[in-house]
Amino acid sequence: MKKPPSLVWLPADHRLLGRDDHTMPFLVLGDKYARAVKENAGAQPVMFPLAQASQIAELLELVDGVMLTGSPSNVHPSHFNEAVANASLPLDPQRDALTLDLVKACLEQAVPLLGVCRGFQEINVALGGSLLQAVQDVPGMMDHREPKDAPYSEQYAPRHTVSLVAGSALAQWAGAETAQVNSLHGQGIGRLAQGLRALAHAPDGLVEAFEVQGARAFAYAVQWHPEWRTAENPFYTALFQAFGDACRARNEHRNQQSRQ
Ligand SMILES: N[C@@H](CCC(=O)NCCCC(=O)O)C(=O)O
Repeated sequence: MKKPPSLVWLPADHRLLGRDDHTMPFLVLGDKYARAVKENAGAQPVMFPLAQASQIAELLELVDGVMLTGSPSNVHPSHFNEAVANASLPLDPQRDALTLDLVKACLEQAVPLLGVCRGFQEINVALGGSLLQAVQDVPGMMDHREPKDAPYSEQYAPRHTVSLVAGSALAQWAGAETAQVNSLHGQGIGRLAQGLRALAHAPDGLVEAFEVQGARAFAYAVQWHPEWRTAENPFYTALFQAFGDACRARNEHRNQQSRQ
């Protein structure tokens, strides 16, 4: 019998699409995230449209990994006890209501977890950390946002160096202790949550990657976008392959349990 593929849950964004006076709600998932899971992690991306936090435990029994993607929307600052600093920036409270609980459930149930950009920020906030709402407004910090009017090839081009902790998984995947990464974010790590170990820093000291200490399964997150043209970047490829390996290990375990 053919082995069932590893399934990776990618929670969607909630967006109103259409013209200003005629919008409708849509559930949105970036193609590049799903493609990186399929082509570089070797797993099947899945969505659970309209999944509620109350369903997380049962839905996690159906999957082998979770990837929290990037998004133009910000994590609502109320989750780290702040007021919204810039009301013009998009939010996605419905996504927050699912993903912040999903992070904790993945760790409790040892489900491989990969966070990217907003997903990286969600994990930090879910575990009790905080965010800088506008990194560029903090004295001494760089502007980590992308050139909005530039072509996507430029927006996702390598933007700055990150220093990687020697001997860490990130350094192993990069094959070095520094790497060039893209940068498309206005928020950033303020207070790193307890239990997270910073694995990469930008030149201005901003935390750009972490692992969940003591996690029983893969639990890593990065502020940059390894899903962008992954196959062209050995570092990004190694990251997704490691995530895929972790998902396949859980898939094997799930299949063995279902055969008992
Ligand atoms: N809104 C947050 C997170 C930024 C982020 O995820 N950017 C990527 C958006 C487009 C994409 O999905 O590639 C912040 O500004 O920090």
